[in-house]
Amino acid sequence: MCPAAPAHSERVAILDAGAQYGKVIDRRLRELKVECELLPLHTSAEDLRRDGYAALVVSGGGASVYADDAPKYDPKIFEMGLPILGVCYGMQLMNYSCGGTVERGAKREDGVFDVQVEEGSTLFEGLGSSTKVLLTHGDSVDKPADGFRIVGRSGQIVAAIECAERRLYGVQFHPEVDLSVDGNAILSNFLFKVAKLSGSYTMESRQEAAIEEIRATVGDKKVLVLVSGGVDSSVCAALLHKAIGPERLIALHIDHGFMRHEESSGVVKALAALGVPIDALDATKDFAEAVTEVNGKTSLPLATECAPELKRKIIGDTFMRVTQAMVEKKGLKAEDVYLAQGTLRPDLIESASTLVSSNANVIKTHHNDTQLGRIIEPLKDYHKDEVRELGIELGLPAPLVWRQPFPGPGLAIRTLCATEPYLTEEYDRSSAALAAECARHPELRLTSALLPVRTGDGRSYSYLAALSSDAPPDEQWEALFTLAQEIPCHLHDVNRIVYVLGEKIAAAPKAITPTTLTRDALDQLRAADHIVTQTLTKYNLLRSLAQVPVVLFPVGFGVEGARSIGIRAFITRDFMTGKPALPGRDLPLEMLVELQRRILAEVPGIARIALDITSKPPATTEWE
Ligand SMILES: Nc1ncnc2c1ncn2[C@@H]1O[C@H](COP(=O)(O)OP(=O)(O)OP(=O)(O)O)[C@@H](O)[C@H]1O
Repeated sequence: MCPAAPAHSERVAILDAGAQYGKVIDRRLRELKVECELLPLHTSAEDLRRDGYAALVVSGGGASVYADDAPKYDPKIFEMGLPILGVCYGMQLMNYSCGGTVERGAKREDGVFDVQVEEGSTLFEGLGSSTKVLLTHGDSVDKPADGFRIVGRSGQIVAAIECAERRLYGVQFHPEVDLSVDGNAILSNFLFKVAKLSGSYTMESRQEAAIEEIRATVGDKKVLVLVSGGVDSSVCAALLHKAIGPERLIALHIDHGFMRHEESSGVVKALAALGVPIDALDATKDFAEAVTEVNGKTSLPLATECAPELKRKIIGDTFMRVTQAMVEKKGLKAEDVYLAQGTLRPDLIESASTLVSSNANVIKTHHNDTQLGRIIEPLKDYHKDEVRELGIELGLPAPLVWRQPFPGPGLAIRTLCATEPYLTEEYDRSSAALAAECARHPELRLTSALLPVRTGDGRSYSYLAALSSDAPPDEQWEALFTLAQEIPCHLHDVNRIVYVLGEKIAAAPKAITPTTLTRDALDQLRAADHIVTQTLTKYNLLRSLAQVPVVLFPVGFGVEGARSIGIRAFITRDFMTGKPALPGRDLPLEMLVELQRRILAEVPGIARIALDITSKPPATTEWE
């Protein structure tokens, strides 16, 4: 599965016992400039030896070593002579496999605890006699295996063991998480003092390795890279250019009409400045007129279609068709071309985790050939922030490198399309229930309105609820956020809540302004989005806020023909879950005032600005 490594390899294998923490260990090791791979726990000692790993980390996992369904592993891994760090379940497995015992559910510990550690253990060198760590476990080591000694305790519980002679170490806690304050020091001790690695996996060395790999894979063939205007594909193009030069690189950008302000021209300019020739195709009209077919039924043309899934499908289909036509026009045959994809490490890790649960389908999709040619993934070894670092090293401009993630279908899925208001039989009942929820917090002085539009995805596609009040909630945002958490739990047909800035909503709007992907609607959204980007840049918030989708929704709040803008300032590290940025803490209050003032003054036809105050879950990051 892994490419054979040279004999002097400094790679560490992280054997994933099924916990989310495996990914975090991967991240930490790379930060410590150590190359690592996340592999399923059942990887055999023979494979690990063949691939030349220098050390192993066995991760945490939810099972008990005695359970019938405990994840499979090869006991020989503990006899290979490699230095091993077992973390949580990994430590229990190491102890059990080497002949010790594990006590089931002795005493659960979940949270941050002080553990007493032995300073004489190489693992804890340089630390004091106690350290704060995250413990989250039920089982724990009872009798250490022969040759092991206890080097850490949390009360009566064994928190760390070692067999220094065999370079086997185990910790019950999680050194990889931020909550373990000396976690990095402990990992460093293992990597550099026990395993004697050098920590030479630097950005520079990785760039060289990536370039070598591209050259070796591609040979004298050509490479096609589709450049979206986002970070990953731009960095991918710049790296490929450095690896194979401009003659054999075909970089293609498609303007589908849903790009942000000057995004297409910006990416073309930035790459041209590096000498990367990029073909930009204006396919706005192709996209607007395109249709798709589902179950034998033809959709409306994209510019008039409202259903989110149909919009996405039309864009996906048209994207393939336009690209294919472009490739054919250039006389390129699939067998002569590699297609470069900006797949990042977390994408591959997701697949590897699926492998652990014996579902190998996903990883395969990464290696399938496509109609457009065989795939190479030059960034597969990088995390998002590392891609940004690489981009800067390659000479891409900071504003491009720091662009926020933007979905492929772009503004098309940030324009809530509807030609009719969404009003179900439950509308009145749900409106009353929403008002009752707000009335439970009289101190917030809220007025509520169930808006006649839907947001969300296939799992939950339902009403958008709006709250407003007479006075800005300056001190009350936190209470408002708590209420926004509660509302979807009690009202199952509401999945997103916004707070409408400015005066309170006079009456619940039951009408909408018909909106589809037409020029005027897209121009409104593009202009508002640009103001948001400028304002975030001014307040230096582009980096702390992971993603700030700006959305156009077809409600004029009583203003004939007007629409409104939703802003979802979203904080997340993992992009799986997240919470809205809190005004007054994460967003300066004066910035909100400025945003509102500018959008209303500069974008014609916008009635209100609404701040999305819902967490994920229940609300998705994007509105559709
Ligand atoms: N308008 C476009 N023109 C050309 N290629 C595109 C366009 N939109 C998307 N792509 C291609 O499809 C890939 C996946 O799109 P997606 O929006 O999911 O990007 P991503 O993985 O976030 O990467 P990026 O940061 O480069 O946008 C992009 O990396 C790019 O190769």
